[in-house]
Amino acid sequence: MEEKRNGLRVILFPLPLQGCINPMLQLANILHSRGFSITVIHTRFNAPKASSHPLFTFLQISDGLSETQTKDGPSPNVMSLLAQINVNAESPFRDCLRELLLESKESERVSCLIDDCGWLFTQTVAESLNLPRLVLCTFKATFFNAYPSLPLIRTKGYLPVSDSEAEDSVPEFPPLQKRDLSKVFGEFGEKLDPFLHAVVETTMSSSGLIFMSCEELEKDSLTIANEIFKVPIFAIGPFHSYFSASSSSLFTQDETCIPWLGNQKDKSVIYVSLGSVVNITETEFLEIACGLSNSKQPFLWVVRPGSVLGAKWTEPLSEGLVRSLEEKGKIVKWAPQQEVLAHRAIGGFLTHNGWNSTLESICEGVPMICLPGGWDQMLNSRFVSDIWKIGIHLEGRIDKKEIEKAVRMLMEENEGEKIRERMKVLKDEVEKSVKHGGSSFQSIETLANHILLL
Ligand SMILES: Cc1cn([C@H]2C[C@H](O)[C@@H](COP(=O)(O)OP(=O)(O)O[C@H]3O[C@H](CO)[C@@H](O)[C@H](O)[C@H]3O)O2)c(=O)[nH]c1=O
Ligand SMILES: C[C@@H](CO)CCNc1ncnc2nc[nH]c12
Repeated sequence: MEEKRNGLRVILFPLPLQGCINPMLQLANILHSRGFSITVIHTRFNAPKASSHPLFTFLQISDGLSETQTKDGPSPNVMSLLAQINVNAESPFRDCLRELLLESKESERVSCLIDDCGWLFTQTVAESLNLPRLVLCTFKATFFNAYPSLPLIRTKGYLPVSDSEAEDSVPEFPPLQKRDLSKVFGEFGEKLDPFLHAVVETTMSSSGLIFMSCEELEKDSLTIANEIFKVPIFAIGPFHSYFSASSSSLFTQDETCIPWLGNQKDKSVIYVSLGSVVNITETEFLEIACGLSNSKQPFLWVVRPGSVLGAKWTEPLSEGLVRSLEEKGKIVKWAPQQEVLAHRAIGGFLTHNGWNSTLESICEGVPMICLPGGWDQMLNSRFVSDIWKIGIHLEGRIDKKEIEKAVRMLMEENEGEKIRERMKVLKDEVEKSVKHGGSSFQSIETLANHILLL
């Protein structure tokens, strides 16, 4: 059934990463169901599949990246990719948006632009065309709130961290620990500062900030976000509770996962995935393989082609190891993650704690083993292990013994039972938030009204 249209069109512009495309297209669905028409502007790189979203209009712009930069090989380094694309896409984006506004009809006014907080030029472009802009942040609000102070934290002299201080919490940024800091900043150091500064400035000039989060997860951080950025905040909940992310998948999902899970016992399988950008070394890959194999627990493991440095896919595994892995587990290139996490056979998630994966796990009540790769993942994993206590942190030890121990502890032992109980409580709270009358559900209403009045 076609919902009632409200005569307004919203223009969306996702950052071309799987972890950002999914939320933006889910937001498109949410707004469409509230009567808004949707146009999605996107780069050629990581272009979403228009055919999976027949209700929306898609417009591709050039991003200046060459085929060789974006095809095959290891996934490009996210930070440098974002820096480059932020330069290359500006003028094609401006032309595209100007054209759209010229063409727009009286009967369907363009009401606003909503784009990712990671775009640096969109606020200026929107302002020059007199179009209000809203920002979508796909990080936990606690992490985004730290943007203004990250440069300061970097120069505080916490790095390098001595063993005795490793577990101290960072006073300016709890519950982050000092040992997390080097991986938050990666190799970029001060080169990040202008980027962070621009994101903060452009967000403060925007007409509002949308979080995929909710009061049940971070009420205080949402209040603080409002104080820092001084714009209206809309925490509309984990987006996938309203619309599945699977239609915006850039890769083909291996559907054999589901019948395979069907043959496994309830809560017996550990799902292993490090998301769409984290890469690991061959040594780390083999340690994970042996750890899983030695745990004797069934597992479903996503090994994204190109994610093991120096390898095309799983060829570093010896024949013997492949045979022992196949006894208990299944390796795929890309999984229907939301469906997998919702399956009765899944009992745990070994994750890099990207914000999407973390939320999807919470919503399905699946306890986690945390193996963050960097950036916001360092913070998300601290919340999972230290604050919500719904997971076990590997503390970066990609070691077969540690992995085997963590899997056993989570899936079998007493400690795991307590974690599962807390997970269930949090799941129920978040579930209430997205239902009729819940705080997230109400925020969608407020957001829709806000856009109507822009
Ligand atoms: C590997 C794999 C992933 N997925 C889906 C699940 C998630 O919705 C999405 C991945 O998003 P995330 O879990 O946030 O992870 P990732 O791709 O690393 O996301 C980036 O963007 C996130 C949001 O900004 C950040 O929190 C991460 O740190 C950043 O690296 O892709 C699948 O559906 N199937 C898969 O096999
Ligand atoms: C440091 C790496 C670790 O694998 C993640 C960086 N990820 C990201 N970095 C910057 N902006 C982003 N927007 C979404 N994800 C983002």
